[in-house]
Amino acid sequence: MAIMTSSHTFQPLLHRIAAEIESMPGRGRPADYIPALAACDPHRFGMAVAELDGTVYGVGDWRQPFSTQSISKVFTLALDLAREGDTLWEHVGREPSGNPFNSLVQLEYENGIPRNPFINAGALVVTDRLHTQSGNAAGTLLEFLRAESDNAELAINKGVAASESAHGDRNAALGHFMASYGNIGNPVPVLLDQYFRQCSIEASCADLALATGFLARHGIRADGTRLLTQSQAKQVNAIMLTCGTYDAAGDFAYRVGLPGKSGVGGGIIAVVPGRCTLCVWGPGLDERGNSVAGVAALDRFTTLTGLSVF
Ligand SMILES: NC(=O)CC[C@H](N)C(=O)O
Repeated sequence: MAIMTSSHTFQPLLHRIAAEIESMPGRGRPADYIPALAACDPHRFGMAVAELDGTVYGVGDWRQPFSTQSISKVFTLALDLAREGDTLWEHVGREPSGNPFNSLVQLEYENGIPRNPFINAGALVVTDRLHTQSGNAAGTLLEFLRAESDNAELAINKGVAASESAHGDRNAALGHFMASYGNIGNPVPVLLDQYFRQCSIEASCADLALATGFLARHGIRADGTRLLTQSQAKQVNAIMLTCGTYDAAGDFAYRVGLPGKSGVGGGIIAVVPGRCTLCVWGPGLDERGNSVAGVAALDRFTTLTGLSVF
């Protein structure tokens, strides 16, 4: 039953969800394959809801910056689609992979064309193309996030980027493998540097809920200008729904029922088209790399409000 639908009730709802999360027994474990992320306390929790006009509600650690990681892939996809349009889809697919986010196995069968833009291989292709289009993929992304969140202080955490780079053999393998099929335009080390910097941008739940607003406003940015066509905004939301949480996307759609995108920093963004955007953060991950507390909180949000796309 939908018990809360009008905007002024979001604040008590967030407090209720935070109290429920507080008493949750298992919280998962922080990502440890990137050593700089391993020290995060899995009991941290924050959640923010942003309405279309930029009004933000939050609870817990909602103003605490955290590592955006794969959440960044939504924004690079949007920024590249806005620039090059449908030619992107000659280089990356739009199907769920059913495999872990850093998997190599499908790439050889599918001739170096990754399944979708949200697994690491697909995100590398998008960043490569955005870098070619813009001359600075990570810088373009950072500028966009600062503008949409109205927070000029957003920055790349260079320590996290260095840690990813030092432990980036898997991503390097993906990059070189796709380059061997001619699907990467920039030198692979240049691409990896951009990608690690992109993933290492830190932002809070409030920042990311606001930055995701264009997807709830059918392509319109915070300043009223258009980034994506209505159709492109629909497409990005659809890919988030089907691919945004990797090999758990089916379960996420079942439980939450919203387009969403997770990152191994423990954040998840989600979109209620035409209504609001959300960001949750809890650094403890499940075995598929999604925040345990984050999925649970979004599950409670859509269950209590009835605000889902279904
Ligand atoms: N799922 C993620 O957040 C993965 C992002 C991370 N930077 C990686 O490439 O492994």
